[in-house]
Amino acid sequence: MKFGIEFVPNEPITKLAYYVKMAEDNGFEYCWITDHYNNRNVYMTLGALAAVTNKIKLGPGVTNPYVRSPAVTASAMATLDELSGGRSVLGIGPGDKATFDALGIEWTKPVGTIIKSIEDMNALMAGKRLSEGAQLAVKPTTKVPIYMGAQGPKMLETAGEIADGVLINASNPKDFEAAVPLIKKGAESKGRSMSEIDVAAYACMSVDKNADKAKQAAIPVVAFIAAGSPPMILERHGIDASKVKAISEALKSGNFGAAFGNVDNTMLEAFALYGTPEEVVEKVKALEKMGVTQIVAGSPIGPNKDTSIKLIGKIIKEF
Ligand SMILES: C[C@H](OP(=O)(O)OC[C@@H](O)[C@@H](O)[C@@H](O)Cn1c2nc(=O)[nH]c(=O)c-2cc2ccc(O)cc21)C(=O)N[C@@H](CCC(=O)N[C@@H](CCC(=O)O)C(=O)O)C(=O)O
Repeated sequence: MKFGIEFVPNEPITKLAYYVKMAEDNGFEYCWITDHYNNRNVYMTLGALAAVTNKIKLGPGVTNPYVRSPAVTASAMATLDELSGGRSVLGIGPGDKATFDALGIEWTKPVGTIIKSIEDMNALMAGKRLSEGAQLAVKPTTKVPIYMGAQGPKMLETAGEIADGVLINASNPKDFEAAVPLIKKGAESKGRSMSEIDVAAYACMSVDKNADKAKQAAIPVVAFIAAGSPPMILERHGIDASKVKAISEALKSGNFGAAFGNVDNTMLEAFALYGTPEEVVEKVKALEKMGVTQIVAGSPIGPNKDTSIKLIGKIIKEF
């Protein structure tokens, strides 16, 4: 099992650099930086992280082909590859409508757009010229692995067809029971095997020696995940839709106390990997049985990031 860690660049990069170095020292193999236009720039963040690390792989988790041309992303990845000495990985997803509406960007045909962008970036990073004429003057020393951020069935199947890995926003075995067969279907349709694809659980994670502290730290993130989850996901996990409605309304009105007060254990089990290190080891083993090959520790990581990164380091040693 590989372990990665996710950071949102919504705090000073110097602070992220401290945590990413700590993660590297504690055995994490991947660092994924989220890409949202309103946060610090993903590639400047990654460049700074490359300068302070020497083993951990680094990449956007995940960018999209709408806010930047795939050729610009390929150039950024070739640059990151040079800065990091060949440690770059690329996570790309279809993005979301709300973001593109806010930016006045037309969001069309996400599946087809992702397929073309991955084909073009692979060609450009191999030094080839595109039919439109684009060509890079810089190329990575090795093939940059391209992971897809994917949730929907079509996107998961597409990931199986063309991606080196899939980053799935999920923490529960039931989600992978549904996702892995779709990835497999896509892979087999192109004569690929699942061993070529890194299936990552991009999870809300919260680890602490004190189980209740771990749980309390996970609640705010779980509230937002529950509020953003489609009915199909709520049904899959037997979640009370009326409670989720109450959470959504409370979040909209900024009444966070009421929102978080509606988060129950069913939601926590569905949307978070949380608890003591011993409890989380068992949950990771259950995900491994479902075909997960990478655990990405996402927000909040735990009530105290320093402590939790070191505790997850102990969990990593169990695998
Ligand atoms: C587009 C969408 O795909 P999806 O996989 O569900 O996308 C949800 C998320 O993965 C997507 O919003 C990601 O960008 C979200 N995301 C992030 N999004 C960000 O913007 N920034 C991030 O940092 C980020 C991180 C991240 C990490 C992991 C992860 O899994 C997702 C992450 C969808 O609806 N897919 C459906 C339908 C797709 C389809 O068939 N569309 C038709 C068009 C349909 C039509 O419009 O008529 C087509 O593309 O041709 C499906 O897969 O079945």
